Amino acid sequence: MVVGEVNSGEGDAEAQLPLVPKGSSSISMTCLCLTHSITQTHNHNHNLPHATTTFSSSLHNRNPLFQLFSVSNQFPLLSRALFQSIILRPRIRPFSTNLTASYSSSAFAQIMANFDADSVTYLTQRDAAEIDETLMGPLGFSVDQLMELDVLSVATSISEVYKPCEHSRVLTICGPGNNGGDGLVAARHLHHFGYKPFVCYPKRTPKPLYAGLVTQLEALSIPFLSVEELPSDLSNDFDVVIDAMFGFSFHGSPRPPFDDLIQRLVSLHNNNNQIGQKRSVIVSVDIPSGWHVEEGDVDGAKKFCGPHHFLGGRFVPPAIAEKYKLILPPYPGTSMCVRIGKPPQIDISALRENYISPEFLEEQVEVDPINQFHKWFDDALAAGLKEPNAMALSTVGKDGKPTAEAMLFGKCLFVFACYYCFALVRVEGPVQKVSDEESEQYFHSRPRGSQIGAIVSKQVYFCLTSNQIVMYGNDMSHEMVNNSTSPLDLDLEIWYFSTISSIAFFFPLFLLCCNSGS
Ligand SMILES: NC(=O)C1=CN([C@@H]2O[C@H](COP(=O)(O)OP(=O)(O)OC[C@H]3O[C@@H](n4cnc5c(N)ncnc54)[C@H](O)[C@@H]3O)[C@@H](O)[C@H]2O)[C@@H](O)CC1
Repeated sequence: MVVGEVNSGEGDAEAQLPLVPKGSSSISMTCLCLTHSITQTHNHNHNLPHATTTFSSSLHNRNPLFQLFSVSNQFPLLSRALFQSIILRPRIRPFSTNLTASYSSSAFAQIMANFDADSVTYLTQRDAAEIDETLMGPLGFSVDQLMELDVLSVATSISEVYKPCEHSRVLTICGPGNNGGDGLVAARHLHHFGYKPFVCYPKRTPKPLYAGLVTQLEALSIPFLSVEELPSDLSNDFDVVIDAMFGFSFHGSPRPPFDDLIQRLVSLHNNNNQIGQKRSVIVSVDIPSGWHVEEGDVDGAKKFCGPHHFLGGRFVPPAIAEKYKLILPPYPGTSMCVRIGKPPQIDISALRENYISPEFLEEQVEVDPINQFHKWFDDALAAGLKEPNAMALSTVGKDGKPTAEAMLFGKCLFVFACYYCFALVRVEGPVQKVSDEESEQYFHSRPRGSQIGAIVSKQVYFCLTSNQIVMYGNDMSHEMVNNSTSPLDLDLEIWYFSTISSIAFFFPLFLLCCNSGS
């Protein structure tokens, strides 16, 4: 975020800026680059014996709502199990027409707001199995294809909620069936996403599909651990435990060794609750293992109420949707999955990030701070952070009054903003205007909406004399309404750091300051 008030240094405007030397057009400003990293809180205050996070479906027929939330990642996870949870029957009005439509974010938000949670119903265990047979029979899908689709959703959802920089150690516990196969595929994807997976696969299935999945993991040197090798308290060694033991074919009571493994997950969940803070999280694929497929946790808890619940299934053919009266939610953008259920309630007063981050040693620091900045900025770009060039620009007027504004910095300015997890860069120094030609070029390179925004925004106020504001404001309103193709114009001013007097890099537990000349 950039905050700032940039002044022209001329006429009336100059009078507001005491830091501008007489006759000069430079002022001083500070830019703060703030991270966009998504902070998730983990509410363990739910009744279930385990399952902090569930992907795809909770089969419980009382699970209250399928509030949709956009998940930016693809979500292949939609196994049939998905259907189970998604088993939305007809009355969910907003979703009753176009199953595959894309929505703008505001339209999507509106749909979510209209979502009628009480109308949600669910597939039965039998329906789920039948859908499976149909998919892999007349509809021509193969099990490994569905598995890959489903589990890419699992992996992308995990990476959405539990970032590898905080939750790198992932234990996947795999059962003997397809749900276990899901776990093997998840481990592979997560390895490629930067996690450090471990796999516990005590009852291996001697089928080529599973043998191939195991070979793929071995080729990646992903460790396989026996049940005996697992620590009794999983939370010490693993940040995430993926429960891929059983899906919709589970019945009866769990037999060894899964009875013991499920018990460890229950203990993990209970420990999390007792301590009252996040330790390691449990992610269940389809349903928490041990649950009755339709009745949920028969030992007490009656519905899944973990903080994160995702649903895949964007590949569902219309024939299936029609036959089972599935009303699939709108998937945002190109996502293969959606968040369902209420997003976690956030206690604002408890919003504190745990600044644990990758190792960052003195010898890794670039000698030239600008190079260090570019390195972090490149990392931020590579990590896919949204608008890493968003910054806070602060300035001080002649009256000594500081102001700050959010801005995006472009290439004609000194480009900063970089976060690698929690990294932050602060730059201080006098600024100068770039040439009119460059300013104009930059202005016309922006999308029309941004141009209009620049024209009518407060930020422009400081770039123009009051006469100009009125003139542009009136003209632009007319233009916007009557001619969306005519070129816009603005006497835009762009500033850059003529000298960097100070640049500071903030990293967890670490502060690097470089002052000019030192
Ligand atoms: N076929 C598909 O379309 C796909 C299914 N997927 C996943 O596969 C799951 C269903 O797969 P499966 O039908 O293989 O079933 P599961 O993976 O749910 O489990 C079946 C296996 O568990 C064993 N089992 C059942 N009850 C047990 C108990 N009480 N104690 C110990 N072992 C028990 C069975 O003997 C069998 O080996 C879904 O829930 C989903 O997660 C995904 O792989 C995507 C593709």
